[in-house]
Amino acid sequence: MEEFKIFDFLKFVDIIDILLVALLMYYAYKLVKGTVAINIFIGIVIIYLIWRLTDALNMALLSNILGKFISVGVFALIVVFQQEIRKFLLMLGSTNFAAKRSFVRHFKFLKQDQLITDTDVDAILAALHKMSFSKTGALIVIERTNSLDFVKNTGDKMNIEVTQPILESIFYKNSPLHDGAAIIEGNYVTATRVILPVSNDRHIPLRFGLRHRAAVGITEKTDALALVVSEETGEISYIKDGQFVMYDDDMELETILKTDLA
Ligand SMILES: Nc1ncnc2c1ncn2[C@@H]1O[C@H](COP(=O)(O)OP(=O)(O)OP(=O)(O)O)[C@@H](O)[C@H]1O
Repeated sequence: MEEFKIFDFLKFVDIIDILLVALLMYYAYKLVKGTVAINIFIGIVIIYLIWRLTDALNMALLSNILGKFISVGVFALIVVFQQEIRKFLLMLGSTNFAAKRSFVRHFKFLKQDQLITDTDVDAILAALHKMSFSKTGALIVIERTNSLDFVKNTGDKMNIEVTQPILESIFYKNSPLHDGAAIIEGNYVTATRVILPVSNDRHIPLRFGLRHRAAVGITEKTDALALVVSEETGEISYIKDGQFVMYDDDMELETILKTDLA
């Protein structure tokens, strides 16, 4: 009986172990996705495979050289992926699990059968539509569980409640605050003129410039949501997890946004 319990416990620990490795791999993938790091990783895998092959074919000299290279591989990895490891630790350290997205909220959502968000999504969407109409460029980043403190320092910190006029006046062309991104936490604009990390993803269509690349960049590195109004076309883009989210009409955008923030 006792043995059975220990066995059960081990199985449970194994499941947790696998889940944690999966989570780690997911974060690692998110970090290297679309960057040159993925090519370096492929290069390392190729060298490893050649080493195994030369070893199997008894090519002593080449196998020895590659073997030596692989044996210092861990240190080489730390040097080569220094940037990515830094970002990974930053991402891990800035995850705010106790934030708004608690289980209680999800329970509340199930019970009331409607999407509840702290953020005034309607005000944000109304401002976006106005700015879209007047072709006013805008970049809004909404924080979720990962803290955005590391980018907020690049801009001006503030604490203003989200309203349609406030958002419009921030991005108004002649406003001193219109450059860069505005960060929203809960229902407050907490920073403006923020400089975001720009994505190196080569799959982003060329018609998108730095504003869109910055939106992709921050959503690749954190779980934040980004909304962009193009100054050229007035088009509203919604970006999540480093990807442009497609939607058919304003209603659908509203539903997706509310679901992602609930
Ligand atoms: N790293 C960045 N972080 C935040 N904002 C940025 C960043 N880079 C550029 N921007 C903003 O984007 C504006 C210029 O965007 P650019 O014209 O290159 O982008 P775009 O994606 O083509 O957008 P649009 O369709 O509006 O022209 C800048 O004036 C600045 O406000």
